Amino acid sequence: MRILICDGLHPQGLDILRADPDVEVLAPDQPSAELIREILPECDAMVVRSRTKVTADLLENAPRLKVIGRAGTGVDNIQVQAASARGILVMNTPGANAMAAAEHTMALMLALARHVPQATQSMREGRWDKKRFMGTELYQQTLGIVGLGKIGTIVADRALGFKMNVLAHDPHITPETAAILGTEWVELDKLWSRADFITLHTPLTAETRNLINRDTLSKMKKGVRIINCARGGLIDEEALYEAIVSGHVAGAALDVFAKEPPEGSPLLRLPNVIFTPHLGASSTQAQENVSRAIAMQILDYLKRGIIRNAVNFPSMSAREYDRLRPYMRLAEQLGHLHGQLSTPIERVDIEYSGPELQELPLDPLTQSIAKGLLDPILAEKVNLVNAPLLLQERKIQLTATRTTATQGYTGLIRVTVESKGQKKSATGAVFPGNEIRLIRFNTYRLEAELEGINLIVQNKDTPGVIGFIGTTLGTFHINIANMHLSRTPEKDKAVAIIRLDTEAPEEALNALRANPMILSVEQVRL
Ligand SMILES: NC(=O)C1=CN([C@@H]2O[C@H](COP(=O)(O)OP(=O)(O)OC[C@H]3O[C@@H](n4cnc5c(N)ncnc54)[C@H](O)[C@@H]3O)[C@@H](O)[C@H]2O)C=CC1
Ligand SMILES: O=C(O)C(=O)COP(=O)(O)O
Repeated sequence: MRILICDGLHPQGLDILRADPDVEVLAPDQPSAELIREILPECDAMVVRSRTKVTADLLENAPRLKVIGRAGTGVDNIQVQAASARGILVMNTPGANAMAAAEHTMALMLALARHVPQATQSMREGRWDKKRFMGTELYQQTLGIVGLGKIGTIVADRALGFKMNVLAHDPHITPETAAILGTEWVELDKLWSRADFITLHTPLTAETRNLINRDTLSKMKKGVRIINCARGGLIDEEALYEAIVSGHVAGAALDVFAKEPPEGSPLLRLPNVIFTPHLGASSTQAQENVSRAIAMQILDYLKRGIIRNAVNFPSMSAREYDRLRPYMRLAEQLGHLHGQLSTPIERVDIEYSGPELQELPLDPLTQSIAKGLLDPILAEKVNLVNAPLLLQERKIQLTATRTTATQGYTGLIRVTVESKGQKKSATGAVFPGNEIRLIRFNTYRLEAELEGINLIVQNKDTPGVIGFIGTTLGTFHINIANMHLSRTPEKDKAVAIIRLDTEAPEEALNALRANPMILSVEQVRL
């Protein structure tokens, strides 16, 4: 496995990757976009920070790429949807650099309040300018935090330590939770109008882009100070420039910029704006944390299939993964069975039941079913990441529900597929020893293994049919490995699921179909 390290990764993470005998690490120093484009087609994984832009165009020529690891938090430099469409997992390391970013925010807030960088510069120039650098205290000032996630929460705690009044706005956090953290949850307009300092801690999304703009700036208090340690795109930089020049905003501290580096930005000329070059995560501890975390996550995924901190797939712990694994195999095989029995698929209804499936996350199972369904149909690479998108593209409706019914099993998955107005259903269970079995096919009860080459033969329940099947297959030199029989409660129809040692040719299937007692013959490869 070849892993390309695009942006600087701390040696601790590199050592973890290099210690693995199955891994070759390519770590060119600050590789250009051209070099990345050249090497990527041969790589199974890539690791980035904020410098490298992972575009749809770049991913087009990355046939081996399975995972993009972001050694950090923000994934706005990665076109996640394009990665998902190609079945590439995108993972980050949430929280691993939150302390660094929060402390940097506090450093910038204090430096901004007391003009530390400007005073340093003036002393370097030989001056002793006490009057010019009169500052403001944080004590009893009001701080408005936009985004009360991992970083926002630490900033709130530190600001409370400075005895600031802390307002917070985060649509995904309740006022009660905000209050537990010692903050007052307010609507954005209130935050703009009441805060003396404003700090941003949201991801950059379509919703948060240009959160601070001419309109919102006009709602802020005169003399407000703004800190941005999240993403440059959260602020309309031109509007901020104007608001600072007009004196409405007293100052700003910026770690991040719409374009990095912000060459030619007029903000760089303003004396009351202070800067750092995207240093929020640049502490030794944070870089150790993110590099170790991403190295281990990538190895876990490439070597063991364990998915953690993926932004385009539900995450699961190693323990959950162990428990889910047989159900994921069962789910995929049920999908695989249906994918070969019904075409075109219009609708898929999934029912999860049994005590074990009450506790485990179900999305990985639903995604496994989707993968199983599409694998036999599509030429392109289908995996757990892109299967749901491919289902959507093909306009296949899917529902998944959880019920408490058990029918004596610890976990059951029932998949019903509708095609051309006809419904087929298959129910599977995990048996002790993690054996997976098909226990119900339409109305037939059975206990068939879900693997290998199988014939599914439906017939009228009359004597001699099974003998005929055996003899016919014998004439084609096809050996039967095992057979599961069942019939309807009315005893008029029966099904045989016959595991074969070798695939039956079309002539053999037609020879079986020629018998009027045989209603249908289908061959599936599981
Ligand atoms: N300057 C730097 O070096 C660093 C910058 N960052 C940036 O900081 C951001 C936040 O990081 P974390 O706190 O670790 O992430 P997080 O995911 O824990 O927190 C983000 C919070 O923003 C909230 N949010 C989302 N949309 C919102 C909206 N429209 N209005 C208000 N709140 C909204 C979410 O509910 C969540 O609570 C990252 O997305 C990244 O862009 C992160 C680390 C270092
Ligand atoms: O983790 C994040 O979101 C960051 O912005 C850190 O960026 P960096 O890895 O230092 O380029």
